[in-house]
Amino acid sequence: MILDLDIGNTLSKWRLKDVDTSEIRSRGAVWTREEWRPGADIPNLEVVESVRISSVARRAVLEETVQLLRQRVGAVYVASSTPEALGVTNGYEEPERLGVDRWLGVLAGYQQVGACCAVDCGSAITIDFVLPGGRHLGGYILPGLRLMKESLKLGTRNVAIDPDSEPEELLVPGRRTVEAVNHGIYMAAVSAINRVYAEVCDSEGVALPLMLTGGDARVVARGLQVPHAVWPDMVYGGLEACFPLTAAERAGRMAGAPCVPSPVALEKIRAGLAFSMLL
Ligand SMILES: Nc1ncnc2c1ncn2[C@@H]1O[C@H](COP(=O)(O)OP(=O)(O)O)[C@@H](O)[C@H]1O
Ligand SMILES: CC(C)(COP(=O)(O)O)[C@@H](O)C(=O)NCCC(=O)O
Ligand SMILES: [K+]
Repeated sequence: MILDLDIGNTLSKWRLKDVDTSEIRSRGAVWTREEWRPGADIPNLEVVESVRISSVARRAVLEETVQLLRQRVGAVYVASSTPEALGVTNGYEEPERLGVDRWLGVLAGYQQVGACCAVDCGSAITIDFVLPGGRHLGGYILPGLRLMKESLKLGTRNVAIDPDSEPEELLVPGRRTVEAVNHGIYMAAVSAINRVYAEVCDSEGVALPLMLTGGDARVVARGLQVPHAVWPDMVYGGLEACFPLTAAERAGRMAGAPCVPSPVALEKIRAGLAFSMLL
């Protein structure tokens, strides 16, 4: 089995992938601040031959995790942001400073559809762009839904935005505090993504496919007007592309990669942008 680990600022996600069949056998998540100990929701390491890791947590968390795994598992691969990989050039002035989850998302997106916009709705919401030819432009970072709520001191899981609420409901004025906050931050996230997407497509002169990942991807995606795909395993896809271990991965196939709808024509994106500026 391959153990894939995606250590984010909020949750450490894992999945077990069968080396022979490329199937995902199990998955789970633990809070990033909690230690990995027997009994927690962690995979059985006895069956693991290799581990691939993406981590944006504190250095100490990664070091402890790697140390623990190296004692038990044959091969441990740790992803890092590099100036160039898989046909993509990193747009950061200091490429190693780009969050590795963003880098892996961009690499997975580029491998799946070529030029694209990759959005990761986790603790933070990140919006990254890669152009035809593989030039990553850099991107945008804003607080995620939960962080925005916490900054208003209403950050409990119990007032989370209902993933089944219709987007229209979320966009109307709230009539109770919790509702006003939920609708406000939802509006902030969705309108930022819509605007940034249109601005960059306009200025670069290209309509880009849009992909979303992260814990809040599904709920945020419901408010977006432009065609898009949700790809929960996008960061894992980057790990598969960087460290291919199965036959399918060596052939360039990433587990759970979605069919990404074609973007609308650039003229339509530009018209929408011009219209929103007029209002
Ligand atoms: N059951 C849940 N537990 C924690 N966060 C959740 C849950 N369901 C959705 N979320 C949302 O998902 C976000 C975490 O998403 P994730 O992509 O795992 O973040 P990160 O990679 O930063 O750890 C939280 O900030 C929260 O808004
Ligand atoms: C921006 C992030 C905090 C997002 O992390 P996440 O929400 O996935 O936990 C992470 O990608 C990170 O620590 N990046 C380093 C700074 C940068 O990308 O510029
Ligand atoms: K993120």
